[in-house]
Amino acid sequence: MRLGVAVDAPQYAALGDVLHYLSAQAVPPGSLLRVPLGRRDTLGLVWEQVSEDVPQDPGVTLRPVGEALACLPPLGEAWLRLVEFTARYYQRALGEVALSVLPPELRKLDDTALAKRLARLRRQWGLPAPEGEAVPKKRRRAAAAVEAAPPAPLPEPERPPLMPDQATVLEAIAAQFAAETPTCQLLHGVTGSGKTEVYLRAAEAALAAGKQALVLVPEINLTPQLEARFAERFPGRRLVSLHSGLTPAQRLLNWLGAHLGHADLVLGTRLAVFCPLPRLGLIVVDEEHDPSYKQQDGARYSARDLAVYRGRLEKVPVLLGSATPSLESWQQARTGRYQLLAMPHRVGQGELPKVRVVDMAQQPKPPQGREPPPLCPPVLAAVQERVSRGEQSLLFLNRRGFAPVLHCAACGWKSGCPHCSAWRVFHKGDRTLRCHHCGFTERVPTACPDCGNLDIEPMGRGTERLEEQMVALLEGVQRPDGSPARVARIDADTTRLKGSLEQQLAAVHAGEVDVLVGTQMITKGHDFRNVTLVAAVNPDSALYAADFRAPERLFSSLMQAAGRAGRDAEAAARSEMWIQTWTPGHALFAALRQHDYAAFAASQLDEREMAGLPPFSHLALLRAEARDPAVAEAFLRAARETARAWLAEHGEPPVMLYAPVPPQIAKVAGLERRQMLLEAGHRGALQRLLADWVPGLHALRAAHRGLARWAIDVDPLSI
Ligand SMILES: Nc1ncnc2c1ncn2[C@@H]1O[C@H](COP(=O)(O)OP(=O)(O)OP(=O)(O)O)[C@@H](O)[C@H]1O
Ligand SMILES: [Zn+2]
Repeated sequence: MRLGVAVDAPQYAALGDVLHYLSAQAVPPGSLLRVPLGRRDTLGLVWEQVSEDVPQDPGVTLRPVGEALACLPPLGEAWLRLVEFTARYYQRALGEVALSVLPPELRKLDDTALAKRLARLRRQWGLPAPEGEAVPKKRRRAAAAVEAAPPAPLPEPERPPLMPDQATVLEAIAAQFAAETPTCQLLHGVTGSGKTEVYLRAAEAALAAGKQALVLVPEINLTPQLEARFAERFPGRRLVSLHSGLTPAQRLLNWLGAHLGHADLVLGTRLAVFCPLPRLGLIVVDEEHDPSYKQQDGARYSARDLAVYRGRLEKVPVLLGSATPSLESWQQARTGRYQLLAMPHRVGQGELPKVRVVDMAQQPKPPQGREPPPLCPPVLAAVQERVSRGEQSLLFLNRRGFAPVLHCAACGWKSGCPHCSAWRVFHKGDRTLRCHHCGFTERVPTACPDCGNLDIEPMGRGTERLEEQMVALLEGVQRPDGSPARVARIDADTTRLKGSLEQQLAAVHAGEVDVLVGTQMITKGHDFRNVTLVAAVNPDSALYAADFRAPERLFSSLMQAAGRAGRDAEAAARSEMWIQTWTPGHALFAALRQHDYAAFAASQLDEREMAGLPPFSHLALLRAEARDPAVAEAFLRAARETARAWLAEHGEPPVMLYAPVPPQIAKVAGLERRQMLLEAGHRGALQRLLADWVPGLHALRAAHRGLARWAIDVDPLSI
């Protein structure tokens, strides 16, 4: 019989989504097997058994399939539908999506090797071997013991009594568990309102009903605390994590545990949305607004959106949670498509920090030719006060390195990247100039490369410099026990080594740091108990970014940052969030002062509606890259023509096809980038165009020699 098999080979995409092979016996869809592909042998996923009625192309000789991974139960129908939807919606080949979301290790294993991994999993978890499998003698007794023992009662976890907000919200969640077709719920809980406890209880309910729970988080190592809390809460249950930081072998084991139904709870990053779960009963998406839910290459899927889709497909409750929901989700709640659950109070009735906006224009000017200090006098005084009281401060600056650019005052030279349209950042620690876009790194020159001037100067400030300046500014300031203030920094540079982020966060939790300098990383989700001051050192830079989501992002990151302060109810009343800005009158800061997410969201949504931007329209971005910008542009223009022709022929509701333009950073790693935006009032209209148009672009590409890459991004996060 013939099998339709999905393989990961984009170059065969033009042949259709699945390739046909011969098989001596029926193999159910969702099974994995090896198949020959050209001169290679590759992993394939059985998609369908080809019906006898489909005529076979007489010119083609079908090849037989290779060995099946027979010890692995087939991936279920729901999983196949999710993958199919992802491929169609994000315009990628079926096989590419299917194979890219499976653990990479599977590609390397034959059936015997996989059986060994399964045996290892059973041993680790004390599971009996399946019927008919030979068990080594010394282990046979242990396995028998596992089988014979009556299921031990699960130890009772310790859990705090619920706050009133939590209790109300959990009742609404329980109603979804009982519903035939559950409605997606958006949990809008202010920072420190105890959303994690809600997730824990919801997961508990799913597990008690014999189901599996899937909990998605933006970046797992950012919140090691969370994993520990889940593990603690479910003693005796099997919890696995799934993220790219695992070794390939561990990732496979965890995935197998979930797929075989042994794991009760899966905690993972965006890729975990594709984890097969035969007993799925709940999906939680924590910090649902977080941009890292969007994959930035290959199939550029949004794991948050796919979680919602998966919930509908499998009829399980989906809970999206955030203190600052994405405007897309907020709008869904406003129109009643999602149910809004609110937790407007902090646990223990703690207050949110007082937001103080400092007008930088009113601050003393530095002497001629000198750079202003990183913190203006009132903010510095507030930090010093915290140190002397033994409380912690967070200084948030979203720019790493020492200085964003080096500059020669004599000739005007600046540290540009030769391969990108961007400056190279000065990193003082290892004395390098580094491009944050292409990675090009050189030792910092001792003199200006253009004129030989020895006085090249850093311009502006990154976290590395802020840390150095804070050490100097806090000299002589004493902690309550008379010891000096301790300054630390957390950003991508200090946390490159495995485990180092966990270690540095632990030091903050343990009170070994008085002033923590850092990027976005320090503002996300951490439950710091002793922080009473957060300062945004230079938030204005984000305000003027070209992207239409810039205000939403900035508001969200400032509100999340503020949320790290005063989490201990006792200290909440003297907690502050300071903002240094040149535009204190901006509406965004006014809403932030009131902690009024809803007001900010309403004003942003009004603006978006007037401008016809998401969520009131639907976007796709076609990107092209080439050494010669004219080639990238010509490709996009030709693509635009074919889209125009398609629209004219099909009489669809209009899809706006914008002219190709360079993105904000036009050149990266020697390639010029151009992009073309498509915008439609209806998702369906855009999808119908994409479905017919994108496949033709593969052929169009051939006519544009010198084109390095092209890609389509559906629902792009930044444009
Ligand atoms: N019912 C409860 N009783 C006592 N303490 C609680 C309760 N629920 C939560 N907490 C505690 O309140 C603190 C804040 O909770 P949590 O970290 O879940 O907040 P959050 O809503 O996720 O905030 P953020 O959005 O800032 O991450 C935690 O220390 C948590 O242990
Ligand atoms: Zn570069």
